[in-house]
Amino acid sequence: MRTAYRVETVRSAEAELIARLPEDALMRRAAAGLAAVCAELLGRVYGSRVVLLVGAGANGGDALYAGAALARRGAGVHAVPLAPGRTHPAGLAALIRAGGRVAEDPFAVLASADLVVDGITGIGGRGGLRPDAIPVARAARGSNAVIVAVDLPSGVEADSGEVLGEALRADVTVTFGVHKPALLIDPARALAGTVRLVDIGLEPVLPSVPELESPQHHDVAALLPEPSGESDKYRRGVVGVVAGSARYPGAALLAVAGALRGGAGAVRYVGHAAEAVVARFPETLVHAGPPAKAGRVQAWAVGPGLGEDRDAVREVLASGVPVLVDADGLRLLDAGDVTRRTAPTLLTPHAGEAAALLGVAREEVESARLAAVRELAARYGATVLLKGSTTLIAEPDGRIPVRVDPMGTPWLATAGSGDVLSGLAGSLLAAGLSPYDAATAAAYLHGLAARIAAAEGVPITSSEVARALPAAWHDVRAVG
Ligand SMILES: NC(=O)C1=CN([C@@H]2O[C@H](COP(=O)(O)OP(=O)(O)OC[C@H]3O[C@@H](n4cnc5c(N)ncnc54)[C@H](OP(=O)(O)O)[C@@H]3O)[C@@H](O)[C@H]2O)[C@@H](O)CC1
Ligand SMILES: Nc1ncnc2c1ncn2[C@@H]1O[C@H](COP(=O)(O)OP(=O)(O)O)[C@@H](O)[C@H]1O
Ligand SMILES: [K+]
Repeated sequence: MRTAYRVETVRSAEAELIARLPEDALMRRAAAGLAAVCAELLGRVYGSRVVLLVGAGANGGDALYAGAALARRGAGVHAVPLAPGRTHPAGLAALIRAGGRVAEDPFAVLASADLVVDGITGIGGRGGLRPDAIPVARAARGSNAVIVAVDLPSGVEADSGEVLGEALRADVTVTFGVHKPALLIDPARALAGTVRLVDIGLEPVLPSVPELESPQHHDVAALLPEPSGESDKYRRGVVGVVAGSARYPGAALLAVAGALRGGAGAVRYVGHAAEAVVARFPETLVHAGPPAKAGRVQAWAVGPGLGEDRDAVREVLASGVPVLVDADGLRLLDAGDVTRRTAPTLLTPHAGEAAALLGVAREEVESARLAAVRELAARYGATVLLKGSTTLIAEPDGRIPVRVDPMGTPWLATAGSGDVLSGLAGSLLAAGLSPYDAATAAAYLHGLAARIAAAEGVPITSSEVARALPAAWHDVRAVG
């Protein structure tokens, strides 16, 4: 798992290390790593033009020390202090000793820069760029220079990924010790560019439980169910899919398509589209409903394209097996029916559905996704997978790390792809995964399938995402 830690945790780990090391040792490590990445990006350091945007804190100090290292290798380095009088004194002295200078005209040096180091704010920044930093940041972005953010793009909220105002979009972010939540969660993530992690010796002093974790191929491979010699279709799990309506018959087909490729031994479809489902997928068991009369299942997925069938949602939530609720199911559910459950529940809203469940505006969810997913999970006592540009998965117990899906791709923003995801995650639930793991594996496979389907750079449909799921399993298994 890739992990991310909150500022408070990073600071106490840093303090522990600083107590054992000579003064400035940590900052020098950070700056050396930063300078190495800048040199790599410049290709030829000698004769290159580098501008340092320097804030009042240690983030500016990192930029100054890295600038000094580049100046020693022959770069022309100019510092632009944004809080004159509060510039890191030792860093500034090091830069001057190495032949760097303080810019007389920031806009002139920015106009001809090859590389800009953004050291305005790091983990100490709050509330977006301040007014005096904004014209300089805009000039940097408007130049042809490569922009390298120090630790974080300046102007983002490190712990939440929120952007409360303006921030400076980077091409590359060099982060120290460990990822911060803002590097994994939109909207901040989108401003970080490529993230490079520099080891400053922090890992051994960090707590074992991070704020966020983001799975990789081998983590997902370890979660996927595998049939054994004793397996039969019932032991592998039967997933019940309650989806589709006269108005949205396609949702039933897409949810079943996802469910058939999720590892359960059988898919039992319940609803109005039974005929269309068997015609397209003859391996499906079908029933007209209601769900309670449809036969045994090990998990239910209810909601995609369901229309107004509130009774079906209520009936499924009254069952004693794991239940996934998506789409119309989220609109129709009664909160008490969820909080009363003893078997696990997985809710899979997009930002609009999450906003309705929380009683807030959609923008509020989109700008503060981490807070929204945690709040939903706590309030409903359920695992919540919040879909969108960054998909997040939270458990009701707030001490458990929120998982961030790294595989999402904007190609998934196509009608019906959420239906495929519900079927797939429901199937993994039926196969015995916990809602937390089923959601994690489903989001990952779903994103990877979309990437595979869109490999040629052509638009994809949700049916194609479902068809690429076996290739995604194969890919994950092959590496994991
Ligand atoms: N600790 C360590 O050992 C190591 C730390 N390291 C580095 O230190 C960084 C953290 O340094 P930090 O704590 O000094 O905070 P930092 O991010 O520089 O910014 C705070 C300053 O900015 C100001 N400011 C705040 N908001 C602002 C805004 N919106 N717009 C403009 N200004 C704003 C605020 O000023 P004030 O509010 O007082 O006016 C304050 O002075 C960390 O990210 C990493 O790069 C590495 O070297 C590894 C070792
Ligand atoms: N910009 C984006 N980047 C990455 N993934 C996205 C983006 N927009 C949507 N998605 C993904 O696409 C899927 C859409 O699901 P949903 O909103 O339920 O749509 P639908 O109801 O049409 O099926 C989700 O898996 C979501 O995470
Ligand atoms: K920065």
